[in-house]
Amino acid sequence: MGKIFYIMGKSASGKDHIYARLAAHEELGLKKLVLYTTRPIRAEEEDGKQYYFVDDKKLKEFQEKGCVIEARAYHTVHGIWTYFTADDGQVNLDASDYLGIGTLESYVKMREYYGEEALCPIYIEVEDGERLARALNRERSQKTPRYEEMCRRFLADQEDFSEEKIAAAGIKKRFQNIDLEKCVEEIAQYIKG
Ligand SMILES: Nc1ncnc2c1ncn2[C@@H]1O[C@H](COP(=O)(O)OP(=O)(O)OP(=O)(O)O)[C@@H](O)[C@H]1O
Repeated sequence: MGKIFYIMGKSASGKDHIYARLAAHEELGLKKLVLYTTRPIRAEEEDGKQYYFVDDKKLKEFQEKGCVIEARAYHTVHGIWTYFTADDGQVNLDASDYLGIGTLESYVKMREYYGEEALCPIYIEVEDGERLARALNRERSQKTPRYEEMCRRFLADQEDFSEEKIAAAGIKKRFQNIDLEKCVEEIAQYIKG
């Protein structure tokens, strides 16, 4: 039976970068589990890579078909952005292992949907000051920096990833993203083990 390795962590902890490297790791042979979002695509992003970028109409279609596993709506300064996981036929645990990214909340819903034995959490951590500096650098490089949204997410993360919630989700192991390559290698060894 295959597993879904599920990457989580606060904003700018490096999830996207770690995801990309693990997905490209041929030895691990992980298939990408791509989530959906209604937020606008960022300059460096590609549809179907980090997310499927869809509109509210498409989200409604999925909801009406009953195939939304979990959905999170964020009231951002730019309107409501929804991130969701859809059972759109991507996952066949008899055939493959998968790699996904999400929040603690979505991890818990995925675990309920696919079963505890199918989910393996990969929790990424970066010291808050360093993480904020990385978030600011990333935002500065955007054509239209969204500093207000960056601050909102930083504050919201403190609540969404509280120690109580991390413990309640059953997450025990944490990977420190100080050096990206070392962090990826440590996770790859963990997945192989
Ligand atoms: N080990 C590292 N050292 C220095 N910079 C890093 C490291 N890992 C990632 N970064 C940088 O930190 C920023 C955030 O990384 P990334 O976008 O992968 O985070 P994320 O967790 O996916 O963020 P979000 O959830 O906000 O989309 C990027 O600009 C990336 O280049």
